[in-house]
Amino acid sequence: MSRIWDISQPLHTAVPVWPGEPAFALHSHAVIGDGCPVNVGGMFTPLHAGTHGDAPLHYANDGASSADCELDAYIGPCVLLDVRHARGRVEIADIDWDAIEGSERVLLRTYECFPHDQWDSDFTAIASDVIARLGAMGVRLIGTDAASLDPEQSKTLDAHQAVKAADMRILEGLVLDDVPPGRYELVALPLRIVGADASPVRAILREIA
Ligand SMILES: N[C@@H](CC(=O)c1ccccc1NC=O)C(=O)O
Ligand SMILES: [Zn+2]
Ligand SMILES: [Zn+2]
Repeated sequence: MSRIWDISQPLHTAVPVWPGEPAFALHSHAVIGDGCPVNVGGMFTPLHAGTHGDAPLHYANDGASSADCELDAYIGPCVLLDVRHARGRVEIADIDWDAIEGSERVLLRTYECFPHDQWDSDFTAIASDVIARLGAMGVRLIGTDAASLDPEQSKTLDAHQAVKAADMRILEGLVLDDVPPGRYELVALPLRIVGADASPVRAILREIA
């Protein structure tokens, strides 16, 4: 059996969310007992909480929602690169471009240790020319352990706009601490949420035999 790495954040009431977003919440609608045979819950989650995929609708009013995204970008061979040496923003010079050759999905590890317990406003963004070069190489999906491709305070969202121009897909909030750089099979399917600009995903990497 080939090894599986779960690269998803646990979702719970204290999961760090984008400043101003409401917290994740889990509700109990029924509990076993007094003639009730089941426990039944419900949840509220910001669509960008935890490990998630942005839909094109997030950065373009005419973009596809999570329910309408083609799924093939989110499942298939990928390459994981360690770019912890990047400072502030992943630049062209920070990437081993030869290691990407031929891969349609690229995941970048920017954290030494993923910040599970507190929001990190200073996460490492990705320069838009890096996205543009990836798109020109045929990369269809960019994933990062950071909360966003662009800096928290960005109003122009240059990296997201470069993703739009290349019709790429995005995964954010991946947890990559335990995974060695290399090539894997990625599975990280967005939920079929009609009208959603993002969706939680259960992201995994599987060793390629
Ligand atoms: N993960 C999201 C973060 C994001 O853009 C965001 C999420 C909630 C509220 C505001 C956001 N962006 C800018 O104001 C993203 O980068 O796509
Ligand atoms: Zn997002
Ligand atoms: Zn994003």
